[in-house]
Amino acid sequence: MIDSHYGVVIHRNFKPLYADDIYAQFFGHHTGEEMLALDSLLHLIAPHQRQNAIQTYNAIMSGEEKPSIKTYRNIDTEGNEFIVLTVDHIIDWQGVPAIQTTVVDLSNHVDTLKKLHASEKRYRELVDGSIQGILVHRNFEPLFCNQAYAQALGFSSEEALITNGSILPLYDPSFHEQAHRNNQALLSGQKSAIKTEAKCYRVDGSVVWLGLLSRPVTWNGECVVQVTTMDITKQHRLREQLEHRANYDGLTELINRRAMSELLEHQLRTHQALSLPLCCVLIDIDDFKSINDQHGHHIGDEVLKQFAATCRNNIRQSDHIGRWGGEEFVLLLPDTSIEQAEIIAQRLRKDVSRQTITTNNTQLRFTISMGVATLSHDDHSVIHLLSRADKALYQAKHNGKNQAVLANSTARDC
Ligand SMILES: Nc1nc2c(ncn2[C@@H]2O[C@H](COP(=O)(O)OP(=O)(O)OP(=O)(O)O)[C@@H](O)[C@H]2O)c(=O)[nH]1
Repeated sequence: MIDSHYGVVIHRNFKPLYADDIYAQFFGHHTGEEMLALDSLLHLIAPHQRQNAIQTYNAIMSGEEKPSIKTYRNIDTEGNEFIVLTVDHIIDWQGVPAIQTTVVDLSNHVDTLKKLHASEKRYRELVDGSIQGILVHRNFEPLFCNQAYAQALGFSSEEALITNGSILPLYDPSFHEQAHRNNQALLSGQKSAIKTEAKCYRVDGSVVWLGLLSRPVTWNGECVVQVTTMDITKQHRLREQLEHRANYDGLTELINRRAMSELLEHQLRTHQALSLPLCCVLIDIDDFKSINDQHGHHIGDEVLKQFAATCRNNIRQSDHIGRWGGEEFVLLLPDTSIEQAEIIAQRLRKDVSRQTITTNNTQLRFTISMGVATLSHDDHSVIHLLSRADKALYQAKHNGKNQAVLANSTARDC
């Protein structure tokens, strides 16, 4: 709808016969009466359109042309130009034909359109120049994207991406369910914005991590979703590295004491709640100091790495091995009875004792001692479980090393 007033004027050969006040006010006059003093309405029309106005008048009066809608540039009393829309009708005025013109002031409308175009242009420039990717989609069917979004996913142009029926195949399948849920929440008005991160694949198959901010927007009168994206691949890798460093031992690549402590606490709670057996094996490499002293620290490191690899090969997927510190390790065996734990410990002990590590001049062998403890209902903390395993390990060392001792039991050597 055009938000404008309309005025009415009746004229014959542009000599005004009647004008209402609204028409008069378009031109800076106060009343229609004042307009009647004008010789010709033609002076109100921009000079380059006057000829056209005369031709139209003659054609309508002679019946050659049917009255139709025209736009004119008019001039007010102060010389300001403004745009009007006119509709002419032939009427009978005091027995003689005359033209009745209804005039609508379009200035506001044209101004609004101009401002809209200017703001659309500015928006387009902002979107094109944005380093953030912008995508508009209808249930994942791309409707619009900017260059930054297309480039982040390895497309040569925005058009190349838009022609895809769905953007979902560009996102890792693990994200799809969440994407559908978020889309629904935004379109239903349940949420006004959703921030998330997603693993995506570029056209060449390489991985890119995107930070996404999704909002519902109106697009050609329809409610759709606009996503603003930022390439966070570097930050994501850094975070993964930091998380890895915080939880893993750099030398052996086994989980570290911090991560193992958390795991122990968690496993203790779940196994006690479900009355399931849980065993903990504390392992110490025998005479490690003399390995270092005789062969050098780097060979000592090699022994630690090889031991870690042997452990990984010996345990089930559900078991956990971690470096507790120095040459001490914790093996955590969920859902395992003490009898089964002893079998596993002895198997590992034998495997280790059979291995050789080749140094520059000689072949090196090493052994391990172990303390095996099982979770009791009275264990309120892992400290109790670990302390029993530690006592058993001490016993194993005391009894001559290269053996596994069950907590509160006698040493058993194979
Ligand atoms: N190469 C190397 N040595 C380490 C590392 N961490 C701790 N050690 C050394 O491991 C040795 C442990 O020695 P001790 O605690 O005396 O134990 P041990 O010689 O194994 O004697 P037992 O436990 O009685 O068999 C120390 O000399 C530590 O410096 C490491 O990451 N790399």
